[in-house]
Amino acid sequence: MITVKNLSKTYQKEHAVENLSLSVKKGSIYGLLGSNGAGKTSLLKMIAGILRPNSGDILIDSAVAYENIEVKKRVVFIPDALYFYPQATVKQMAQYYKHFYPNWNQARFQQLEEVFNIEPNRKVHRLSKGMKRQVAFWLALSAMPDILILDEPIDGLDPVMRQKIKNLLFQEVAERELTVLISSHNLREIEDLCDHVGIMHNGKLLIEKDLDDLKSDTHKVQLALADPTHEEHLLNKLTILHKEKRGSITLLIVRGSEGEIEKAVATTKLLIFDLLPLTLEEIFIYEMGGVGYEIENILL
Ligand SMILES: Nc1ncnc2c1ncn2[C@@H]1O[C@H](COP(=O)(O)OP(=O)(O)OP(=O)(O)O)[C@@H](O)[C@H]1O
Repeated sequence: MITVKNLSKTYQKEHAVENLSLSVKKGSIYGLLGSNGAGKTSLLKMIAGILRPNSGDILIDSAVAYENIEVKKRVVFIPDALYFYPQATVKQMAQYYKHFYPNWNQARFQQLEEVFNIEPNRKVHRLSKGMKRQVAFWLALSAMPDILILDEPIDGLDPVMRQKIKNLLFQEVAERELTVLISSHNLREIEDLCDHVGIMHNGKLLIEKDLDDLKSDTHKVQLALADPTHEEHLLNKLTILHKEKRGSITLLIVRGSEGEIEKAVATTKLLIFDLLPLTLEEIFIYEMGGVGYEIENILL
């Protein structure tokens, strides 16, 4: 479990992270979204224990993260700019990992060679960008961490490899309750991977949601009333995030379960009534629109 409380980080005078709190439950996959410069990397580096916060607390289970070697042995961080020892082969990198991570699983490393299909005697610096990222995952998964922190993990991976890595992550989460924290500026990229999503903007966490709750709690409604003078009365019974008029049809984005919405409209005579599914992207646009933020940059 990762617990972040009132965390702040300032570089010179710039607030990269400001009074941010969040928690990631054991065995869950948390997607941290945000536009460029939102503060994601700073937050991940602090959680990984390699960047010192100005104030606030980060606990991995109940241990403080910063420069705590016992915590670092259980946490693997794959940064956006990967680092490997100069001239090291994949096999040599595996040796370094084996010495540092007590749960290193050599059989797993050998088994994953089939998935990544990279010759272990190759020097890492001679591999392509995407292959280097594959090596980073190969090493990370063989280290058997309790917590995996991924900064823009999918960059440079082809679609087949993305799917393979997603499947490996799902498997680790299901089989041994691996906890995963992923940053991205692209909602679609992580939509099918995460069970929780938080959106950062200007160093703050604007919104944090359980994806299943989110999908069952926001709906698109199209309706036309037999008597339009009753519309205002009807709309007052709903929690409306967005409203549009298309001729005689009113299009609404409404918060509430299907049952709650159907109950609210049941006593009004309607000529048209449709409850339509909403994509996650639409949900965020309407939710964030409600608090006045532009989030196009993270919905690429
Ligand atoms: N080493 C540093 N020195 C000074 N300012 C920094 C440093 N690292 C980050 N910042 C600033 O902190 C803010 C947050 O940066 P950060 O890298 O955490 O954002 P991000 O959400 O990861 O962005 P991106 O999606 O572009 O990678 C930015 O305004 C950035 O300019």
